Amino acid sequence: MAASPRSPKSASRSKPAAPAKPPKTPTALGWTHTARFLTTAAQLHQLPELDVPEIAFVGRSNAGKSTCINTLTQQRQLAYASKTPGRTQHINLFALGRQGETDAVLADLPGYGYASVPLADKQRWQRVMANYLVTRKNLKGVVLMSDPRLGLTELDELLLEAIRPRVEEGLKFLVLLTKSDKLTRSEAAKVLSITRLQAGGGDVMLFSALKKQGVAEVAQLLWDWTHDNGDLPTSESGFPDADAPDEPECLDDPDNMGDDASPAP
Ligand SMILES: Nc1nc2c(ncn2[C@@H]2O[C@H](COP(=O)(O)OP(=O)(O)OP(=O)(O)O)[C@@H](O)[C@H]2O)c(=O)[nH]1
Ligand SMILES: [Mg+2]
Repeated sequence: MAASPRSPKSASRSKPAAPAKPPKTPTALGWTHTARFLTTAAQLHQLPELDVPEIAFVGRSNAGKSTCINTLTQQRQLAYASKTPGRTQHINLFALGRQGETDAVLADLPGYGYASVPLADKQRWQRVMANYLVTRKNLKGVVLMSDPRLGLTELDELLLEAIRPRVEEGLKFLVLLTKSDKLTRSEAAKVLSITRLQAGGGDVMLFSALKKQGVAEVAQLLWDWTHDNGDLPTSESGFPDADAPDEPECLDDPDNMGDDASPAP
């Protein structure tokens, strides 16, 4: 007997398939989104010795270090950001890479220069930080966060001075001008060129957690710093797509972006 006309089942099978979603391009953001808390330390000797490259986020209190880490990792509260300067009081480490295969670590450091901290505590912290920057073996790069409305402060300059010998030996550094949403275009262009002169060789970029400016660029730079072959992360790396709606966006509501507009001198 001749084949019967198509059954309803086969008819439904022949419906045109929904157009396949184009594959998403994995980017360095897919990699930064893998971040998870590793450990916290109040003292340098409590930090575990690690053999993966570490990138330290440093800068004065309230510059936006913790917020930057939360933005890069697309997690609301991985690092503790706050309107109150001086909130980060420990060195907090976050691991990057596929679970079980950490390939880099981000370090969120307490800020310096907050006026109401007692002098002895300030000095203690400056010593701890200088020690960290000079002795941490696996330190591969430093992101110095600076509020461009204040410019590089004396303490920022001292920090750059402290790391200079290591920079000559290959330590990477980036001056990240934060809260760029507070600047007009011409102010931004001006502060960028002034800071490039002051930074003497390191990269300088504008960044805004609020406007998501510079986020992908910073993620890419951190990837390049920590991966010698310079390859882009590929889909085989198994990282989540950068634009996948995984965690809620961090601080995308301007009302949440409480900025201490009058930082301590
Ligand atoms: N407008 C604006 N505000 C920001 C931005 N980034 C951070 N802030 C605000 O600046 C304040 C300080 O941010 P934090 O990330 O806690 O700063 P921190 O450098 O970690 O401060 P310490 O831990 O005290 O050293 C918070 O109120 C943030 O919401 C930004 O890109 N734009
Ligand atoms: Mg902080």
